[in-house]
Amino acid sequence: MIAIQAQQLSKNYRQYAKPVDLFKEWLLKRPFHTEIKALTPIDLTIEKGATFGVIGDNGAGKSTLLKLLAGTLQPSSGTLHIEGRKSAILELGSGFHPEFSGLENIRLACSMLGLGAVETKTRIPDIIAFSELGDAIMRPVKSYSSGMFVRLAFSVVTSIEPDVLIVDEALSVGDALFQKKSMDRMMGFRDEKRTLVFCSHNLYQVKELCEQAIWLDHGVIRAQGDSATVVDDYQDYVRSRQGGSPTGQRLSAETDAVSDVYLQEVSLEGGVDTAEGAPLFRQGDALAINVRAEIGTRPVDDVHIGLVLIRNDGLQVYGVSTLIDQCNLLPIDGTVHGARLLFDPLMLMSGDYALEAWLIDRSGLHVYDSRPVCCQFKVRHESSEVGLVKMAHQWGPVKHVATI
Ligand SMILES: Nc1ncnc2c1ncn2[C@@H]1O[C@H](COP(=O)(O)OP(=O)(O)OP(=O)(O)O)[C@@H](O)[C@H]1O
Repeated sequence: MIAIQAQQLSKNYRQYAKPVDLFKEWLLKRPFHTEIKALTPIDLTIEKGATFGVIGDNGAGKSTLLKLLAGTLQPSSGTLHIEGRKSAILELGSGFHPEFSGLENIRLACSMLGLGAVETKTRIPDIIAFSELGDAIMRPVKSYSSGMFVRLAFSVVTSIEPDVLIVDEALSVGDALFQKKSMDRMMGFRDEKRTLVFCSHNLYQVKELCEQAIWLDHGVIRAQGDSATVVDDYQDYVRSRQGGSPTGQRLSAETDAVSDVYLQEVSLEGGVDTAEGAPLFRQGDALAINVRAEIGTRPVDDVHIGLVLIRNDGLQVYGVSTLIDQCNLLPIDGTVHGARLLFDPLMLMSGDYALEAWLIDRSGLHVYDSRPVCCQFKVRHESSEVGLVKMAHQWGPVKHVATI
C-alpha cells in the first residue's frame, strides 16, 4: 500500500530584492522578482510503513520537500496524495502560538491535527508526561528554550499516533535523554509499521533509522534507494568534491553524554613503548583494546561499545561494535562493565593510528558517550608491500578462462 505519492511535485520561490518590488509587480503587472527553483518536478512513492530518509547539502530542497509533504507549503506544480493522518515537526516553534501556554498550544495543535475534544482530553496527560515539561506547561511558550519547544512539538505530533510522521532535523535540539526517548519513539513507529519521513544532517542516524532514502541536490533527486547505498553514495560524492568530510554533515553518531553511562577507560594492550609515548606494534603482533564503561542503571544489553581504528589522516580503517557482533558487556565491578577487543594478528601496514571509542544504545542510534581520538599507536611492517592492510593472498598458475 502506498502512503505518499507525489507526481511532478515542484516548488519555486519568488525572491524580491526590495519589499517595494512586490508592490511594483502588482501595480505594473510585470515581474520584479527572481525565481528560485527549490524543487524541480519530482516523482516520489513511499510505501506504507516505510522509514524514509532525506539527505543533501544545505539548500538542496530538503525542508521544502518536507513542508510540501506536511502541507504547510503549496506546490508550484504537481500532485501529492498522502494516505491517513499525518503530523510533522518542521521549523522550531512553527505552529505554536507564542502567547499561549504549552497546554493551550497542545489543545490548539490537537484540534488542528483533527482530534475531537474527547480524544484531545484523553491524550493530554500522555503528551504532558512525555514532554517532561512539568509546571512549565502552564507558561506561555514564548518563554520556552529551543529544547523545550522540541519537547512540546515532538510530544504532540507523536502522541496523536499519526499514520505518517514527518520530522525535519528537529532532534538536533534538545538534551541527550530526550533525544534518546524521541529516537526510541520513532523506532516504535517503525515497528508499528507507520510511515516515517526523516530529514537530518546526521547521516549516521539516517542510515540506522531509515530503510530507504533520497539524496536531493539543487532540488533534483540525485539518488534513491536503500538508505545505506544512498548515504554511501552521498558521502563518496562529498569526499570527492571536498577531499574531506561534508560541511555540516555528521558521518558518525553524535555524542550525547548521559550522566550515568560513560566511558571510564579505553586502553591498549601490547606493543613496545616509544620515546613519543605512542606504543609501537609490528605487523603480525597482537593488539588488544580494553574498554571499561560505567553503565549506571541501564540494562546491560542497552549499552554497547563501538571502536573504530583511524589512520592519522582521518581515514576510518575498520570499525566494529559489540552491537554488530551481538555480544554483551561483561561485569567488572558493580555497575562497571567492559569488553576486550583483540586483533591477532594485527594486519595494518606502517602508519600512525588512533582509536575512536563509542558507547551506544541497543538501537545503535543513541550515543551515551564517546572519545573521538584516543589510544594513539604506531605500526611498522618490514616488507616493501604498500597499502593500508596486509591482505591474505596467494600467487599461482594463470587460469585459462574461456572467452566467447
Ligand atoms: N521562503 C523562501 N523564499 C525564497 N527562497 C527560499 C525560501 N525557502 C527556501 N528557499 C530557497 O530554496 C532552496 C532550498 O531551500 P531548503 O530550505 O528547502 O533547503 P534545505 O535542503 O532544507 O537546506 P538546509 O539543509 O540548509 O536546511 C534554497 O536555495 C533556499 O535559499
